[in-house]
This record gives sequence, structure tokens and C-alpha cells, in this order.
Amino acid sequence: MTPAARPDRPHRLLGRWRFETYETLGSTNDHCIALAEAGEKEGLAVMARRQTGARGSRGRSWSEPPAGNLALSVLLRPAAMQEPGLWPFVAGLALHDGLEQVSGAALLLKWPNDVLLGDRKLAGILIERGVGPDGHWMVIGFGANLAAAPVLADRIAACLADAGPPPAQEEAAEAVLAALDRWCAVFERDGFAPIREAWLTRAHPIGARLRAALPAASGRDALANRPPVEQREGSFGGIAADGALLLEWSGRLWRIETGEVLLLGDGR
Ligand SMILES: O=C(O)CCCC[C@@H]1SC[C@@H]2NC(=O)N[C@@H]21
Repeated sequence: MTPAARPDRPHRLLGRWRFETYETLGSTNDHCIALAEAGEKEGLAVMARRQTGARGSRGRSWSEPPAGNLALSVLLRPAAMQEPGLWPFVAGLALHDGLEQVSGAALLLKWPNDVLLGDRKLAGILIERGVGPDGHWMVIGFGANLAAAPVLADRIAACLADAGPPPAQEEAAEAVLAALDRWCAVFERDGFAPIREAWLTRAHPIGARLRAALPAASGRDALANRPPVEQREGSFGGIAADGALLLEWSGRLWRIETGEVLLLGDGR
């Protein structure tokens, strides 16, 4: 957390969230994590109009234009951190539905929680967990290109401005928080089955061509039910009851539990 960082106005209550907005933070995830370690209760939601050190998944940075995109993180303390592998789907649904609602654009989910406009990445999620003096915490960070897409070396990203007038940052944050409130309630009440079903109706179709970049198989990780390669192209076969990606390749359905998945044709 930036020690001097102060919200730019008093927090507002939105469903289960205490919503704070900041002009500038290094990273909204870092800010929430520092507060979680200092004992903050669950339900904090932090939006920054600008981040100076945003982090992406797999240790990458998350590139942002000077202003106008969505940077939002929430702090949860799920009991004993049950089902950690299923939260990406809950969060992905919220990001997808919130952004669709404020833009009217038709968006797609890609495993496990990227949001695409057409075949290009529009938004992503970084989920981090830990345990501090007050118990377990989980921070879910949402990043979405609203006003501008970053220029990336290896692919072309999308922004909502490609599809029409982009929503304001706060409007997008509130829509994502409202959707997250709804999907958390479904998950808490009915478990993963309805989350999985809703996720599948918002994903690219079954049979879409995917390329999965898998971590190198070695030692205990070299599971017998995974292709013994680092990269494989196949067809989307849905998701399993535990959230694993099912990839049809070479006449078999393979389970993919970790790794990066590209929808082929997504601007690369
Ligand atoms: O690589 C990805 O797809 C995940 C990107 C997550 C970026 C968001 S922006 C808000 C929050 N704060 C961060 O530092 N990262 C996440």
C-alpha cells in the first residue's frame, strides 16, 4: 500500500462491498493485500483511476494507458479458503456480466477468467491468496480496457471504445461489483454447478480451437493424464465439474488444470 494513499471521498456501501475510490495507487491488489495483512474485514472494494505498478497474471506487468481503464480489487475471506480453484469462474462471470451491462457489447469468456471482445483480450483477473494474523485472505483484481487498449509486443488487445462510447470507470466498477455480489451469492448457496453452467453459456463455443501452453511436465507434475508436451492445439471440450479445462486433442479429452490458453486467432 502507498502509505499516504487516501480515498478521494468517503466509502459507499454497495451490497456486500465497502467501495473506495482512489486517484492513483501503485496496484489496487497490493493495496488490498496490505490492508488484509493489517486486519481489514472482507468486503473492501478498491478502485483506482490510475495505477502506476499494476500486476498481471504469471508475474507479468499489466499495462495501462494513463487513465480511463478499470482497476478494481476486492478483499474476501472465504471460510478456510474452500474451493480456491473455482473462484476464477465466479470472478470471470462478474467481470463479463458487469462489462456487458455497461457497454451493451457481446463479450466472451475464455478459460478460466479472461474476457474477450471478438477474439481479442479485453479484460483479465489476478487472484491472490494468503494468510495473515487475522486469517486467510483472497484478493480478486479486475483489470479491463475501457477507454484504450495497451500496445502489446505479442498480441493485439481490445478495449470497449472499439465497440462504442466507453463507460466511465466508476460505472464499470459498480456494475462488476453488483454482478460479483450476485454470483458470490449463487456460489455460496448452490455451489459450483450453476456457476459452471452460466460460465459455459458465456464462453466461446464448444469445438473452438485453442492453444494451451502448459507448464513443463516434470517430476510429480508429469501426470499421466496430461499430454507430455508444453504446447498443444486442440478443440474446446468444456470444463469439468472441478473447473479443469477439457481439451480435445488426438481423439482424446485431456484435462488441463493450469497453464495459459489462447483462443486461436486472438490477434496473435
Ligand atoms: O494478466 C491478467 O490477465 C490479469 C490482469 C489483472 C490486472 C488487475 S488491474 C487491478 C488489479 N491490480 C493489479 O495490480 N492487477 C489487477
